[in-house]
Amino acid sequence: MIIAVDGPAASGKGTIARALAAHYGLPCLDTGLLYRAVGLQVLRAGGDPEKEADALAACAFDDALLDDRELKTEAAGAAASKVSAIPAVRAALIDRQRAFAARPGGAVLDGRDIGTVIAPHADAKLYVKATPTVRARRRHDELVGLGHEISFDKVLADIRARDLRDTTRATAPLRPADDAALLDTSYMDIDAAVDRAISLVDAQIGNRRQANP
Ligand SMILES: Nc1ncnc2c1ncn2[C@@H]1O[C@H](COP(=O)(O)OP(=O)(O)OP(=O)(O)O)[C@@H](O)[C@H]1O
Ligand SMILES: Nc1ccn([C@@H]2O[C@H](COP(=O)(O)O)[C@@H](O)[C@H]2O)c(=O)n1
Repeated sequence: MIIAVDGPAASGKGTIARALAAHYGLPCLDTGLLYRAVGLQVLRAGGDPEKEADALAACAFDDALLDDRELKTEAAGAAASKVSAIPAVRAALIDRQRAFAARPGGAVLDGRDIGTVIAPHADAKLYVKATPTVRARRRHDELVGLGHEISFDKVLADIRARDLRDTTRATAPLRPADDAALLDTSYMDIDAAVDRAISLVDAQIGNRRQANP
């Protein structure tokens, strides 16, 4: 079973994807980490995340980078959003994501284009959203908890800038797949959001089984 979870920054899709993976006993891939790794590597090399040559040079990275704490910073997120708008970067990362989705037994993947590009054949698709203010509050709390010094206004501005870039880029823009179930977590705590996500996935799988007995 393949479960695709998409949505904008800090909507809670990663939290939901991990909970779904635990519930259904599946491996989970946070695809945003791959773009963050490329973005962070460009920054560390002193490059420009909007320059194709700099971004492409950073696409081959050591997997140890995926555990780097700096990946969680807003700077890495903003750089990820810039490199991810470059079609050649997306192409360089696609095989790894599709191979993960094709694991025997299935997988859960979260990102921006899982239901539309990486696994359009997924058995269940969720599009997780929340208002920009709610998302900025969650991300700000998270960053402060990790010891980062950053204002709420800066986090909100970064989220709005990232939303604009991610939804308007020409290649694989962020949007719900036509057959995705929408889950607005703005007024849900984590437990309520996870319960709702499991119900939505169960319903999609049930519908599929009825259609293809
Ligand atoms: N429903 C919720 N209520 C309150 N806090 C939440 C909720 N869902 C997630 N969070 C918290 O919000 C923060 C962002 O959540 P999460 O990392 O799951 O979002 P994301 O969409 O995967 O973000 P990213 O864009 O970085 O991939 C985390 O600190 C998480 O614990
Ligand atoms: N499938 C994906 C996943 C991520 N991106 C881009 O990476 C940025 C960081 O992702 P997070 O999920 O960690 O916030 C994000 O803003 C996207 O620009 C992507 O394009 N496709």
